Amino acid sequence: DFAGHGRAPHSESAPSYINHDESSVYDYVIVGGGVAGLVLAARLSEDPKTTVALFEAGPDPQGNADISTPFLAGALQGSQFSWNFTSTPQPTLDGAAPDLAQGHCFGGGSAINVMAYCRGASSVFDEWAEISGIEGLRWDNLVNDFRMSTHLEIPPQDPPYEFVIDKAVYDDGNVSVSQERQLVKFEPFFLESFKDDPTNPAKIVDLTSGKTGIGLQVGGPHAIESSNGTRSYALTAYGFQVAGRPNVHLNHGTWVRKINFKGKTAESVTYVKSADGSEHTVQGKEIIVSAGAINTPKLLMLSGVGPEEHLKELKIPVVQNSPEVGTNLADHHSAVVMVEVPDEIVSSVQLQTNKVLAASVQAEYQANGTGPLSTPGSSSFIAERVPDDVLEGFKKAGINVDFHLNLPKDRAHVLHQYASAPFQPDPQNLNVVSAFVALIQPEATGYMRLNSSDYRVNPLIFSNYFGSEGDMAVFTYAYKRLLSKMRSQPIKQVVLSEVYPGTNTTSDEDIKKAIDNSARSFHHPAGSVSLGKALDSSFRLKGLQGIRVIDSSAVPVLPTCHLQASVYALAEFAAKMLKSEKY
Ligand SMILES: Cc1cc2nc3c(=O)[nH]c(=O)nc-3n(C[C@H](O)[C@H](O)[C@H](O)COP(=O)(O)OP(=O)(O)OC[C@H]3O[C@@H](n4cnc5c(N)ncnc54)[C@H](O)[C@@H]3O)c2cc1C
Repeated sequence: DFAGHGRAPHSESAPSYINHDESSVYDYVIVGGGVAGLVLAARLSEDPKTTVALFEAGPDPQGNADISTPFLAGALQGSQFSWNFTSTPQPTLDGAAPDLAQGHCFGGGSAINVMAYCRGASSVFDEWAEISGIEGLRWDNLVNDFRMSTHLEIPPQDPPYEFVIDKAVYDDGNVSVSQERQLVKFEPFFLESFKDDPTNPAKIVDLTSGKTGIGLQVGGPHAIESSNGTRSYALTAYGFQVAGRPNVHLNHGTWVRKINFKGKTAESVTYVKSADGSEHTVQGKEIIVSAGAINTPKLLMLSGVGPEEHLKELKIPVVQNSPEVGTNLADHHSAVVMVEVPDEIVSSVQLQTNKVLAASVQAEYQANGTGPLSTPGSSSFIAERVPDDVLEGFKKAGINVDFHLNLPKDRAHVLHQYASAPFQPDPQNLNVVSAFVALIQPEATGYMRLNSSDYRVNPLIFSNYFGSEGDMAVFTYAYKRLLSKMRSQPIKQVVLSEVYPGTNTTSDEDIKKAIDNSARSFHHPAGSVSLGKALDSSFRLKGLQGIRVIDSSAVPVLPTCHLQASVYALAEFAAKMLKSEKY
């Protein structure tokens, strides 16, 4: 198995992790060492008088080559580094129940994600401000937090492809964001077919600049160190920063099972050590929950904060009836077209089956930090707005697409991307690329609930794939468009056969089946403890003291592309807010 043999080309410098001191009352206790948790731990501990203890349920992935080598990202879902959740059977997918992996180690999602770095339409952040009542979340201000969290790396020789990037929206912040040295060989064909489209031609733009959320983003950027081709993620970018600070304690293998309240005030958390199953309680003047969009509402409900009826059913004593905890769960949902490609396009299958190629690719990576292993296997994508006349056509046919028609004009509806890996079962083990399209401004949201009062049991995730008639119409249109692209020039030049769904899939009925059977999460769940709903304008849970939620759960509306950039910025913003407060 190739995935097991990768090795990082350069060693990473390690912080010293110190176990927390049980007798202390920390200024901040942070639950979750993912994107938001590590940003907060690093920023809040900049003041040596502020004490911080962070508890991460998963392991420390430091030095693990599967994490640091960008091309191996796909193998991380289902591993010890992920929470392997599944949606409940989806009525809109004829009962299919897609997986929903989430990061489970220091770095959280940023340790297992595919590293795409995108910010998308600026109007989304203006809407965040309107919903939350926090003026500072407007793009014009939040861009400072995007800047603060990133620095941009362009390879020494300008890359041999056309791209646009606005250096002014980057600074010397923590995460290394870089352009690829070269494109994957499939990519020019994929891009051309959208660029030269007669009905809806796409322009090459910078989807990180805030100027638009629509267009072709070419060659990255990715959260990758361009000097050595390794993943740049919350652990390396923020976690390592706290090394040597005596006022901050980062703990791993510590699964928080409950937040403890006195009346309406959160006082401490109880965690279970994975090493020996022992339980410990640690006190904080302020508890910050940063456990991600599924685990944050889960932990709140386990602790008695959630919809009262639901908590009573499970005999969990109610601390606060918070009906909005667990609701408004949004995600980007997608479906797949998988094609067989010629040998010169390096896919994950090829690296597993062709030992000679695998050895040479590995040698290049170890020597220089370059080559296929230094990339996530695809580096460009297309964010498209469905043309108004198509939407008007739906409307005339009696389908309600008002939400989609009325979205601000800088927002895309769908995003086309691909991965150099099989996203559908392939018994023949062919050299395949999986193209997919995701609905990126869904109208419908879902919700999550507990399945048990036992903290070890996975929650019920009612994702609500393509859950309004408008969402389904827009998504089906986009999937058909992707299918037709994959079946015509210029992509056809690099397609040997269509493995999924197969060229005999042409009728509406068969296309719907193809969507049902390949529907998957883009892994951007958000909004389940949303600002403006469950949270007030200080990130506090309404009706409670001493507890805030700062992570993807707080995101009120999904951005028009990948989520991590927005969570880094949101956490930077929140850290500034907390640091300026006296409590
Ligand atoms: C497979 C995958 C691919 C993705 N691809 C991309 C991409 O290419 N580009 C992009 O921009 N975004 C991508 N994302 C999304 C992005 O990584 C997430 O949006 C982001 O990590 C969310 O940050 P967060 O801080 O909210 O939560 P997370 O980063 O998920 O962190 C939450 C942390 O809390 C820990 N935790 C949970 N419960 C407990 C508990 N009870 N006690 C202690 N610790 C707990 C978890 O183990 C985890 O480490 C992807 C995500 C996944 C999972």
